[in-house]
Amino acid sequence: MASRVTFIGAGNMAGAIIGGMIDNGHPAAAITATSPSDEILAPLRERFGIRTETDNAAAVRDADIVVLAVKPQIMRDVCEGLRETLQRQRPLVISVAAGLTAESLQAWMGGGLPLVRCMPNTPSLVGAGAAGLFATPEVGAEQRDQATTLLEAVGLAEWVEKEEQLDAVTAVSGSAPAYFFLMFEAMEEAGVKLGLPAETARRLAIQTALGAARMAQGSEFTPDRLKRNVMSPGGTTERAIEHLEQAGLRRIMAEAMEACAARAREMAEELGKR
Ligand SMILES: NC(=O)C1=CN([C@@H]2O[C@H](COP(=O)(O)OP(=O)(O)OC[C@H]3O[C@@H](n4cnc5c(N)ncnc54)[C@H](OP(=O)(O)O)[C@@H]3O)[C@@H](O)[C@H]2O)C=CC1
Ligand SMILES: O=C(O)[C@@H]1CCC=N1
Repeated sequence: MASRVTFIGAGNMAGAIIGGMIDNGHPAAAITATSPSDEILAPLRERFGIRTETDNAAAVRDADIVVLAVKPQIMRDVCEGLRETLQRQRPLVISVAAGLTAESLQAWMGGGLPLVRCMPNTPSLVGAGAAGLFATPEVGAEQRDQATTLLEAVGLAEWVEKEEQLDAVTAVSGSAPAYFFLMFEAMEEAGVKLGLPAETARRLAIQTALGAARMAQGSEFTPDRLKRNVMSPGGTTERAIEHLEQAGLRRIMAEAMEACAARAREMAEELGKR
């Protein structure tokens, strides 16, 4: 029988995982999503046929897995509100919140629960997610498998050994779809300046990213080798790559990703256990 999964919070991230789970065949009747507002729940009900609930505790009562998918800023209130039900029910809890440490989450939920911290990303919606997972000592082998199954249903799932590595995962994949969307915007704008219709430039840029990702995934060649295969000596690509390197693309990426991870650490401090 499929695990009964309850999502607390039904926003962007929960919607993306739910959409991916449904596409992958998880029965809609075994998925519940909660939100204080039925306006947010109605489209999910209509689109996916899942169960919805405005009362968080009621939605947790028969759950095998509870996915905490609210904004970090309200997580403490949500966890404290669920404390009694979670302690009674003892489901596997998966938090997808950036930053918030297992120590804080456990303190708010009353402690000792099997807790997985997960950093997923929104491409989960199309089955192409990339998630990092960290298990607290309370998580047994079977529950670890349950978390793997849930996240692998919507893409790649990689376990990390140390909790702080999740901040790096946030920089490398959690936040990273936005870097590529920014790149699409920039390529479209540049394509228009070079004389293409915006739609044509956008379609070509997106298809090229998809092609490059598919070529690189599982390739026997490194990204550097694949890059060099495009660069004819004295040709056009060489000129573009020289420009990107000289303009400091690597430094810019390193700085942006360090800022991302630093913000995750900062949020843990700001919102952490009190
Ligand atoms: N978006 C992303 O790409 C990623 C997000 N995450 C993490 O996922 C979590 C959610 O982010 P995201 O989906 O973007 O945020 P959203 O704001 O889209 O979703 C959160 C949802 O929770 C609802 N909510 C507010 N209060 C409660 C409550 N008391 N009980 C239940 N639901 C409530 C909100 O409703 P309302 O709007 O009415 O307040 C909203 O619909 C965050 O912790 C974030 O760090 C992790 C990886 C990637
Ligand atoms: O921007 C954020 O804080 C969340 C976490 C990772 C992606 N979105």
